[in-house]
Amino acid sequence: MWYTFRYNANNLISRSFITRNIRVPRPIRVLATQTKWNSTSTTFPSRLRVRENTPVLSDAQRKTIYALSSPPGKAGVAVIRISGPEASTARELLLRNSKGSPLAQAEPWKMQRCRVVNPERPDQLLDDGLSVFFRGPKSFTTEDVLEIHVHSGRAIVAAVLNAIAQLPFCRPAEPGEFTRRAFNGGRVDLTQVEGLRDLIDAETETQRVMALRAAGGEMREQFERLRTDIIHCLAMVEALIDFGEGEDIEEGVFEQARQEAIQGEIIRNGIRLAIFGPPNAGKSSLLNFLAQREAAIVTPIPGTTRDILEVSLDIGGLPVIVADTAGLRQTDDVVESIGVERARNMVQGSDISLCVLSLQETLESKTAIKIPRSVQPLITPNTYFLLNKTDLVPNSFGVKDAADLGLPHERVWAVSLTTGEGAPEFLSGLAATLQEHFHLDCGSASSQAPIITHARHRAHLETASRFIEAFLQYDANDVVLGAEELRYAAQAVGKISGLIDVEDVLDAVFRDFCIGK
Ligand SMILES: Nc1nc2c(ncn2[C@@H]2O[C@H](COP(=O)(O)OP(=O)(O)OP(=O)(O)O)[C@@H](O)[C@H]2O)c(=O)[nH]1
Ligand SMILES: [K+]
Ligand SMILES: [Mg+2]
Repeated sequence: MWYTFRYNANNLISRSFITRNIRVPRPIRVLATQTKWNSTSTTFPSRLRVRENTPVLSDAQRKTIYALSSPPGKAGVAVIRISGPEASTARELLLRNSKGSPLAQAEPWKMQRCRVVNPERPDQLLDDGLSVFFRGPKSFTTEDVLEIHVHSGRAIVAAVLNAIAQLPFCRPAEPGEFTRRAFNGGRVDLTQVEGLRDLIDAETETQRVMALRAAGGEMREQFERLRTDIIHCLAMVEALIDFGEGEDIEEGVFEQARQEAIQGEIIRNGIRLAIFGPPNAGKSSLLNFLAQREAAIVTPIPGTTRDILEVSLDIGGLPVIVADTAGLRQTDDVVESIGVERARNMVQGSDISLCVLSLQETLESKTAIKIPRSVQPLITPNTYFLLNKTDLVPNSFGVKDAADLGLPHERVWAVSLTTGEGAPEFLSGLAATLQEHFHLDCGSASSQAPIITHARHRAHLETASRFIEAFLQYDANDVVLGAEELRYAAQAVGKISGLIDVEDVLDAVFRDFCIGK
């Protein structure tokens, strides 16, 4: 299989003005033969046919599957989903109209009133409900799908599921199996599958927005663009091989995607924010304030906190893992010194850190603040400052004054965690800082470049990056070898969408799904 490019030599190779079609061998040969994805529209040279075009389904997979797709328990409606070749047979056997006769021919996507009956004894009514039929491939799974909506109650749902279980061609779905069929049918690619899973798991607004974008196919498009770009490069190189002279090839698109990958991964896992500072500065008080509960022990005794205490919070829509740490000081206490060591490591491993200082103790004079020596080595450009206990210093202390103290104005807040003075400004400032720091703004998320949220994506992007870098090392004499690197690069990107090497990844991805999804 080949890509055909309309190729204008003028753009690519100096001093020649040729336009012609270039046929580029598909870089992902093995992939193309492994997936159903494009098997309908293309034929492959037989030597490339490593596997069947359509995935070989086991008998177990071939059968029609069913599951409760809504949460179990009492609720208004329960949705039971049946997907597979016998979905319409299941409809005939399970559903009746109000007169007890078989339902009229299904109109796809249209809700129908129905009675659910026991297929063995059709006069036995299980529940009144609604049904909707999706004719494959225009359904989520790309197969025929029947959805039955009944009243949600344990006994009703159990009775309907038991009735379906009596149909010899049906079997219970495995976790994530509906989505897996959607993937096998080419309805979604792997990044969309991951997006769906993240969407169900999303707890904060930003996670929801990003997962929704992934599920909607934004990642898929982006990776497809990237892969097309690489293949485009390959076309240029192939042309180079033909013509023997050339110019530099763009790599900017790729580097950009790789950088975004790192950002996105942070958002998915949560931003790691470490609170640190000298003993008794109010670090644990801050954690409790952010968490809005007494998560950490607060006492007037310096050295109260010893171990690290982490709390997952939603700050301004962003997932943040806030860590409270032991106060930094020289100590002979064995336990405390281990805590201090852990605190240092935590701060160094964080994405962003917040240094809490007691104004009363660090204010040397009206115009100078003394950052304790134990704290100094941990201060980086990612450190922000919270000057606490403003209630204990005469005259209320504003952030403006902080600028006079030699600290960067935009990275300092002054509060009293006891009286709450300055706390609202601090909270909104922190949220804005996090959003700015991680280039995220929930409100305008759609206007931004897509962000990759999985380590798996990043790993493949980095592999691709290495091949592209290797490619860039080659000079014009070695273009044949260079083209090989590009092929590997395109292959690595194809793995992100699940176009190749999917089986091992699939199990990992679908394992986390619940039954019925
Ligand atoms: N007056 C006043 N006291 C505060 C304020 N914030 C915290 N405190 C008090 O300061 C003391 C120490 O607070 P903690 O939150 O335990 O301080 P810490 O930094 O976690 O201390 P260690 O864990 O021992 O390092 C407690 O008695 C708090 O009640 C404040 O804004 N004003
Ligand atoms: K304390
Ligand atoms: Mg503490």
